[in-house]
Amino acid sequence: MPAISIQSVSKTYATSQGGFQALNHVSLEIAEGEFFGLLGPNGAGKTTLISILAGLTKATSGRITVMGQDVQADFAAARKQLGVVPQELVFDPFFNVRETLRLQSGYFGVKHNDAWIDELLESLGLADKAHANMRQLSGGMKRRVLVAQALVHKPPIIVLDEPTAGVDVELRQTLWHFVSKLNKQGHTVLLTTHYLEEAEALCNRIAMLKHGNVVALDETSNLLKTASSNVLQFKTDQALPEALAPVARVTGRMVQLPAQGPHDIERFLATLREAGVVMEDMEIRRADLEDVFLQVMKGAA
Ligand SMILES: Nc1ncnc2c1ncn2[C@@H]1O[C@H](COP(=O)(O)OP(=O)(O)OP(=O)(O)O)[C@@H](O)[C@H]1O
Repeated sequence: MPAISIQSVSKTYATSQGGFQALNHVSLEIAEGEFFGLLGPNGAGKTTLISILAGLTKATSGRITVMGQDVQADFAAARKQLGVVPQELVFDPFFNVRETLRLQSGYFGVKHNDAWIDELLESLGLADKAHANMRQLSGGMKRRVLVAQALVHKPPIIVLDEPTAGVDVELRQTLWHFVSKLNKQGHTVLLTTHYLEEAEALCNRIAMLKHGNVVALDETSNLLKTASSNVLQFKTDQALPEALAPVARVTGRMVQLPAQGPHDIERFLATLREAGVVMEDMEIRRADLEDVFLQVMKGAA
């Protein structure tokens, strides 16, 4: 039985223009124990899919089950299987950290879990904040509580919706260390993120969404193989020769040219030399997930 089964899910939001289709027949299966990444540009439909999974939004058509439970028909049973860390920081400001976690445990009907709450506080660097009032915490600390809150009932599936957006390096490392440990213990993890190096390092499999469609779905290592093998990267103040402009990715002074092999690199260098382009900090690097992502997004309709 898959941990998460998404079967031809579509979602159309009602709008003043008559409707907007955010998801178009999305199908995915995530096996137990996977660390799965859901990637896509802004507005691709990631949060919509997670909201349907968490039972917060209804699909227009299709079906999602978690550990075999239908997220709509068996809402309470399905919800217990999930620990959802949302993007937004929403809290009751009147409680302290420990009370917040006890309250959340009560919501799931979990009692006598103080040892687990202590472990969560410890693992997320919150031990000395246990008695701090929620409103006294910094944004990063609140985010840690949000993670702890999602995990109070030890759910088999952990869903993280952009958990590292705007958080510092220390919290990222604390979070990834803890989530990786839980994954090794058998918890399934579904992650959405815009940090592609994090997805590359953590996820064994990845789906890419664009305009509500799945445009890539494979093991991370296979996706990396499909990309151009290398990238010629340099800085310049000059305009690129016309022949290279369509394939180049330019960010300020930085130019990146995806290459399929040494012949491409030789051709790029010859063209640049001929045009008299002066290059600084030139390097040839291996293609990474960001290169794959940009390639897939460019190619997909
Ligand atoms: N309640 C709503 N009513 C109408 N349109 C909506 C609603 N919620 C989301 N949308 C639209 O659906 C599309 C998908 O949004 P969604 O938030 O799922 O994208 P996302 O992939 O999570 O984006 P991001 O990376 O910016 O978080 C967007 O075009 C968005 O404007």
